[in-house]
Amino acid sequence: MTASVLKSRAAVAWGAGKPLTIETVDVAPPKAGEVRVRIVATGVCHTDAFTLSGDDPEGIFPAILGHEGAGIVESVGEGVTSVQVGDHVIPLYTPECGECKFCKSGKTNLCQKIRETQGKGLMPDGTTRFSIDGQPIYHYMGTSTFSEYTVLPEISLAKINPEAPLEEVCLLGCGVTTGMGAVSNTAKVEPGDTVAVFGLGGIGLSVIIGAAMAGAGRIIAIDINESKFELARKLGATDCINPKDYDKSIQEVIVEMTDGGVEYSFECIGNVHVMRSALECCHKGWGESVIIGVAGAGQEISTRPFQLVTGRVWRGSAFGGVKGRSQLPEYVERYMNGEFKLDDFITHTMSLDDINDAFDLMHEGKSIRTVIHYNK
Ligand SMILES: NC(=O)c1ccc[n+]([C@@H]2O[C@H](COP(=O)([O-])OP(=O)(O)OC[C@H]3O[C@@H](n4cnc5c(N)ncnc54)[C@H](O)[C@@H]3O)[C@@H](O)[C@H]2O)c1
Ligand SMILES: N[C@@H](CCC(=O)N[C@@H](CSCO)C(=O)NCC(=O)O)C(=O)O
Ligand SMILES: [Zn+2]
Ligand SMILES: [Zn+2]
Repeated sequence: MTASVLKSRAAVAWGAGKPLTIETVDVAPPKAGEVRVRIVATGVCHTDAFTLSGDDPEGIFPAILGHEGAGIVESVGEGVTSVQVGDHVIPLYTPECGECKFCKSGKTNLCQKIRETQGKGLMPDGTTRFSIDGQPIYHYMGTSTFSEYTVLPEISLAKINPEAPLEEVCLLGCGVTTGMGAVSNTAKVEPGDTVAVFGLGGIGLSVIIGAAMAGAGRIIAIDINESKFELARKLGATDCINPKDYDKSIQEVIVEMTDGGVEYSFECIGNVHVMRSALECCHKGWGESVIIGVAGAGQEISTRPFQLVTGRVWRGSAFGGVKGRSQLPEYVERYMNGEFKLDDFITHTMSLDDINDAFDLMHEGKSIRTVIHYNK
């Protein structure tokens, strides 16, 4: 049966710094190679707030944000073979085409097949599937999970175990996979290593889970909001420190605490000054720092080159280095097998109507993850 235009509830971002408004949007049927998905639940990640703030050089309005969702295939376009109506899926802002130079390299998860149009808020054919009274509304990160119905390229969907609770595994669409994957794929933490984690939101706490699983000997958790420490300790942090408690730099504090520095550090905030601290708290000769946080337009990192000359390494990680279609289903299985929990992260759930509250809670430091339930 041919799909037709659907009416969908969506939170629309009309401009930088403006609250989202709940609208009824028209969602066009999927074209060839595309899939329309009914989103059941979506987390709200700091990156959504970052783009809404206007700091994202790729930010474009009006758009439907959201990239940490899970849902069920509603209809498929011509030629789609890898998913069918009723399949449970997680949208991927990092697709996996399996054919491009990047996919074939074996060195990265950063598939580039549709990156150009995705960054412009468009589907691969250069148009949008969302509109209100004929006015086009842009996509975001190729996912737009703040709409109950959204359209994605087939290569941007991971098919997952239908038994998995979508209201929880949506967090594997970004935050939890990003943190855990950065530890195992990017840093490759080994048993006994000392690790420092800067920023204890959804990403930093997931780094802690990953580091504990990898057998890290010491996990130093750093945040200026001490209310994050309890959960950090529960997940495996051995030391929790607040930079505001010291009259010297946090990197000096950590170097002293660790007899010369950590094996691995992770910046999970998006603050270029903290990125420097995260590099400089690494051990001379071998310490490696992984940047996960996303910094605003025009911001740059700096350090003395001597820090690198003397063996420290600066790297970065997107979506934890995870290839979404081939590897994300395994994360869902590991969750289903009880290897790690997701409910610890879900401090709030709410309906789409209240989504601006989710951003307020994040900015006030009161939430780890808010999950929007479309059936609430
Ligand atoms: N690279 C990726 O693939 C990827 C994926 C997801 C998120 N991100 C980015 O990761 C970052 C974290 O995301 P999140 O959802 O966990 O955010 P969050 O807002 O939930 O958490 C950030 C934490 O950092 C702490 N913090 C802020 N300033 C600090 C400072 N100066 N020193 C110490 N702690 C400080 C906050 O108190 C908070 O606990 C964001 O920049 C986000 O855009 C990147
Ligand atoms: N658009 C921004 C960069 C945003 C960014 O770095 N996004 C991360 C994912 S954050 C998820 O919460 C990412 O995967 N980047 C790789 C990519 O976008 O190709 C900018 O232009 O600075
Ligand atoms: Zn995210
Ligand atoms: Zn590719």
